[in-house]
Amino acid sequence: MQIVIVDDEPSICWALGELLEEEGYTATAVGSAEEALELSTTDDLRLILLDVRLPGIDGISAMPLLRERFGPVPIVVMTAFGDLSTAVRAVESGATDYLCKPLNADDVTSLLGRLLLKERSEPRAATPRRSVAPEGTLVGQSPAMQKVFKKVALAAATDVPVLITGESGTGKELIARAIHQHGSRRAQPFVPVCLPALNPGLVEAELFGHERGTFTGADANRIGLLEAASGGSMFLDEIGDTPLELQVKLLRTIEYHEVTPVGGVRPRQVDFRVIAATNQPLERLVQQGRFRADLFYRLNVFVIEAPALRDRREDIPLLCDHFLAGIECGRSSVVSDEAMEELLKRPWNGNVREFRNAIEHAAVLARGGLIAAEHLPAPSEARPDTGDVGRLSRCIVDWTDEAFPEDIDASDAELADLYSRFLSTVEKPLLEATLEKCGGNQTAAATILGIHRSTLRQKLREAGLK
Ligand SMILES: Nc1ncnc2c1ncn2[C@@H]1O[C@H](COP(=O)(O)OP(=O)(O)OP(=O)(O)O)[C@@H](O)[C@H]1O
Repeated sequence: MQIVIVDDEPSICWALGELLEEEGYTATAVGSAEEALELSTTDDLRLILLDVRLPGIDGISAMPLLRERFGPVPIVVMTAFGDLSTAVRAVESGATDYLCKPLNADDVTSLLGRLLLKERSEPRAATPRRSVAPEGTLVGQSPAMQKVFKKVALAAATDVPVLITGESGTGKELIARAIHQHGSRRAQPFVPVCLPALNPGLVEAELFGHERGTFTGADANRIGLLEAASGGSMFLDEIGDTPLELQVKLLRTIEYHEVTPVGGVRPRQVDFRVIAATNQPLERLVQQGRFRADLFYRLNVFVIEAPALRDRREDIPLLCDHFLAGIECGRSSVVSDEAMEELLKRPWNGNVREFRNAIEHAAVLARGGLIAAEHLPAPSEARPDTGDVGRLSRCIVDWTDEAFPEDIDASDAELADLYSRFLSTVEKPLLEATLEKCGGNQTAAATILGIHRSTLRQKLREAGLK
């Protein structure tokens, strides 16, 4: 099986060649697109690895020529930039995938495995590069953000519904805007709407529009937000909190591409792309009957997960430059090592939104000078619903759901033991795990648990534990 490498850096050709030979492929390296086009065609050609920056024709422009020459063989673009616009250009020009330089052996083998149906291996690592992008740009060079860029590029090339998940402040709206801006609807409106934030009495009129005279103050026909988005993209933020009756109507609109204004009888055609976002797991809301399964399946077509800032700390210096460049007094600011150390270790439970506020706050206090750790505001107390505590809380909610009889009669005294049932359920694994951690030493376990040794013994007896 042959793979052609097109790169003008001999060291990359050599390293890739070695790797590919080790994986059992035959590698042919050339230094330019022109040379690649001159290679004789072979039935055994399985893949072309193509650098973007080349002497002569650049990689992206060479892609249609290579396609013409070699047919539908997968082309993987290698880029030293790893930014969204290169990713989008590569996908638009028909690249099957792309790899970021500096190349990582695991990334290459994993990609080969995926494209050529061989075994997979885990991906990893890209080198951070500090630069300042325009306001509203999705900033990040971490592996987690590279995944997001790639998915944005793929989503932008289609018109399917996209569901963006992630904690509050992780940039879900920015991701939605990026999909719209890089898609074919970019010249049409991007209409963001946060349904739970709308006045409940007026939400339907806001969304679907209304006919004149339908209610007090409706003195003219008015189109709703869904119609305003026609031709463009509708961004439905916090979709998980949408009231059930509105979910039915939204689904109808999405499925049949039509809206009927409040007080109207005749549906009108609309054509918008749906991008929804949620910071709650919709599957759980479906299980709890708080979200319609049919709407969930309609939206859950292409999912993009926005990573929490704590999971991509390597982007912090870049984000810092980005937000400082966005405010006048930040342009001359310099972040001290000690402040950067603090920025790198905070939990950022409010994610990029909290980070941005902290940087802007500090720049104002430092008045364009050196930003010290004491210029940073106190970290937010709010904890996201993730990690151990979040997982535990979710388990408790699920346990309660199951333990709660559907047709409960609050006056039924026999059922009034939920609290003690819960305690006896959680107590046993807690005692067992603590004892195990203490190597079976009951005195040590009682100390860690903060209870008396004799209480522990009694509880162990009751729980049937020796
Ligand atoms: N990757 C990023 N690069 C640059 N700015 C970002 C990034 N992610 C988030 N931001 C900024 O952080 C703030 C919050 O972003 P955004 O509103 O998109 O988050 P969200 O996930 O939609 O939040 P919520 O769930 O609360 O609606 C905005 O000011 C946005 O510009």
